[in-house]
Amino acid sequence: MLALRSLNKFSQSTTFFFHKLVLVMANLEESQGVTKPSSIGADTLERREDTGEASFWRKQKRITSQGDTVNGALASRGWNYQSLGHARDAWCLVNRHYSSHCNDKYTGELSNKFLRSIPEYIKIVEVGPTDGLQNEKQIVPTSVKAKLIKMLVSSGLPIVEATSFVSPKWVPQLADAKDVMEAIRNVEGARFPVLTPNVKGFEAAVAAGAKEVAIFAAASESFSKFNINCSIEESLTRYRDVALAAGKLSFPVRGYISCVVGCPMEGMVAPAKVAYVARKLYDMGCSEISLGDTIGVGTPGTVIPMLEAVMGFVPVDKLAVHFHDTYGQALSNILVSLQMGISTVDSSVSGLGGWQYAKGASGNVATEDVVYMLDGLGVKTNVNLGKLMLAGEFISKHLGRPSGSKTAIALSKVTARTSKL
Ligand SMILES: CC(C)(COP(=O)([O-])OP(=O)([O-])OC[C@H]1O[C@@H](n2cnc3c(N)ncnc32)[C@H](O)[C@@H]1OP(=O)([O-])[O-])[C@@H](O)C(=O)NCCC(=O)NCCSC(=O)C[C@@](C)(O)CC(=O)[O-]
Repeated sequence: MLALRSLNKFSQSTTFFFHKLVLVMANLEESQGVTKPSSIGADTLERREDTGEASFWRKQKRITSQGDTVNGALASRGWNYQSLGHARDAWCLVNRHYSSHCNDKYTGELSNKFLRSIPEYIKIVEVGPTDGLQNEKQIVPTSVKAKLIKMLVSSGLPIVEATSFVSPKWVPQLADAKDVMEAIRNVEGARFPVLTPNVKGFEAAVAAGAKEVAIFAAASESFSKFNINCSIEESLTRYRDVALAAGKLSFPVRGYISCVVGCPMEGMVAPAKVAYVARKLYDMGCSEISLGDTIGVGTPGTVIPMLEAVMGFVPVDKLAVHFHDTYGQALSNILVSLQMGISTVDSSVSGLGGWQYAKGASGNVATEDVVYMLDGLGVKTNVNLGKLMLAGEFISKHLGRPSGSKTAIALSKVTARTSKL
């Protein structure tokens, strides 16, 4: 307890110190006429290497590739070594706190007990372009979707769910699935699975160049009818056909299960129902099964028994979690999932998303918030938070509303405050 308290104290004082440091840096930056943060993008790292600051930026790259939060955010905003001036030593302190497995050095028995079971690397599956945008009323142009996907890839996200080959009558926002695939055809550095509700969708996805697909079932009968117009059993029959077709092409198939803890129509969902659907999806060959708290009603109290039931049938390394943040429980739910050995987390940039069926339901957990938490835990994601924030800023501006990410809002406030100095 004492160790945790002093860790907390250390964290608070370091955070305070970090804010101070940012102010100092921004001051110096202004006086040196450094380009404004908003005009500095992902290319900055490369450009700086040509200006005699190579070793610093190489260091930054190494750090950010380890999943560093603060340095990534600052690096992508163009703050450089020279502008740090006398604050150089302090910078190292910040590095140590935010980028390394500081618990090795600073924590005791209790911390180890709680952190030990968390995997060292977490794969983040970005679902902003699909789950995030699908309910937007205003049609987002294909070019904006493609640019968003490219920015997400450049932030280091390994998997970006690109679009859905569903009925355009059901989801008008994603009627341009084929065009989105065409627009990202040459983008490298990430995988781009797409949603397919049936063989028709699968064939269209293959024709458009998809190399992996996702099918989406539900643990609640009513939700299944509402979402895909068939019962759970009928959906499993359809999906078996998709899985067979995908198997012939050696395509990986991800299986989603919606409403794993609660349904907007049926209320609580029993863990056994989720385990049943999970087993069926696993048996038909799904390489990964993502467990969706579609309306964000779960808490660790309901998520843990659900995961326990599912783990009785599907190996933990084949499971992913997919939380919406309606009740502000998403990060706690992710944390307990990680402690139970889950190493794949779905999230959506800027917290885009939300279900029209659940009044007041907010979006998916924001990718920025997930990355910030994982960085703080010393868990590797390979995602650069600064570049991710630029993607979030881009799409939020396009949609004309503030980001749904608390991390993005907090770090942007720091930037805004410093630019006034
Ligand atoms: C499944 C259907 C198609 C059944 O819809 P239906 O109306 O029962 O199907 P149908 O076979 O009678 O076809 C109706 C029309 O759709 C066409 N159609 C049929 N299939 C396709 C296709 N693949 N692509 C394009 N068109 C298609 C078909 O050709 C026909 O066209 P028409 O003759 O009327 O002109 C429909 O209900 C549908 O598309 N649903 C998708 C809804 C959706 O996308 N929901 C969100 C997905 S994300 C999710 O579920 C949860 C997740 C992953 O986010 C995790 C979580 O948070 O829980």
